[in-house]
Amino acid sequence: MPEAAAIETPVPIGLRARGVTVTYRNGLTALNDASFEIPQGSITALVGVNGAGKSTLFKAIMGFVPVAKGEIEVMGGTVAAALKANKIAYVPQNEEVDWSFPVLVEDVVMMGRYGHMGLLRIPSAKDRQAVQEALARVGMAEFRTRQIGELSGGQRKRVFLARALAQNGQVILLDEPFTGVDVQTEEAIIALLRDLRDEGRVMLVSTHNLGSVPEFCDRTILMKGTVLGYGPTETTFTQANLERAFGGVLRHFVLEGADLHDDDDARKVMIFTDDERPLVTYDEKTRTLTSPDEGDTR
Ligand SMILES: Nc1ncnc2c1ncn2[C@@H]1O[C@H](COP(=O)(O)OP(=O)(O)OP(=O)(O)O)[C@@H](O)[C@H]1O
Repeated sequence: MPEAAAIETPVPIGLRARGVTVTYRNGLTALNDASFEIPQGSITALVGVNGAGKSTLFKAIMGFVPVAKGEIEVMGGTVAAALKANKIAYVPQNEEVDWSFPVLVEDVVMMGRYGHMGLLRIPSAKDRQAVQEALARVGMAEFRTRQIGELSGGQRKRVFLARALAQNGQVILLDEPFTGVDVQTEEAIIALLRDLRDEGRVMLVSTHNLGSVPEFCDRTILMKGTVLGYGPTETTFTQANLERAFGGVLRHFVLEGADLHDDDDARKVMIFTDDERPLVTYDEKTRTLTSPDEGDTR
């Protein structure tokens, strides 16, 4: 009997963009001919300077802005089909949310169930159970009846993650998930994202916290008005590509947690521009990489 050849099953594509161009009503083309693919069951970092088009890409994936040219495929179907099936979930930046709005934690998470409810939005037992499970999964069950305005930055982030879980989003877009979050919460979020990856979901994470990218993102998309490069982090998150994305000269590159006082530590972080101005600097105390003109990115 001849030996059976190993059959490799290709991992299905979770998210694909082909030549996507987005032009805002004022005529500005924020995204030009952007293409990439992400397999299901992956965590992908979306990296680029301010204004590189990361949020615009999110908006295009969520159907908030029209795609002038090209196409986006979500879990094998169109954006419209994915939205109808509640497959796309969004975890906003804390600044995007009006925290003074009087709403309870469980109500925010219940919003994730709206797409699964009828027109009158009367929650069923199943909806309530999904909310409870989602809150438990992010460690916020005991905050169920708290006002969202009373929560810390990290807790707020967890509530919106719980909303995405209650929605059962298959593609989860996270905008700066580690801004305003303490190290423990960051670790808890990363652990959760890894579990979600193992369930086959697609996480796309927009982040200025470059130091954590190689640690937890298996893929990277580098953006600058278009997609400069994409692929596995080992081959994409490279000095040459980062220099293209940030427009400077990378002198040293290190991962989070490096000891800046140790000259021999090869894992140091310091990215300089052409005129020797630090473009991205590393704060050892907060373990944060900071991009220019932004202050603390956490
Ligand atoms: N509604 C809008 N109308 C017109 N131009 C816009 C609009 N939203 C964003 N832009 C512009 O599109 C470009 C890309 O912006 P976008 O918000 O996608 O960048 P980003 O990479 O998300 O930046 P950041 O890291 O600061 O969040 C910028 O030049 C921005 O000024």
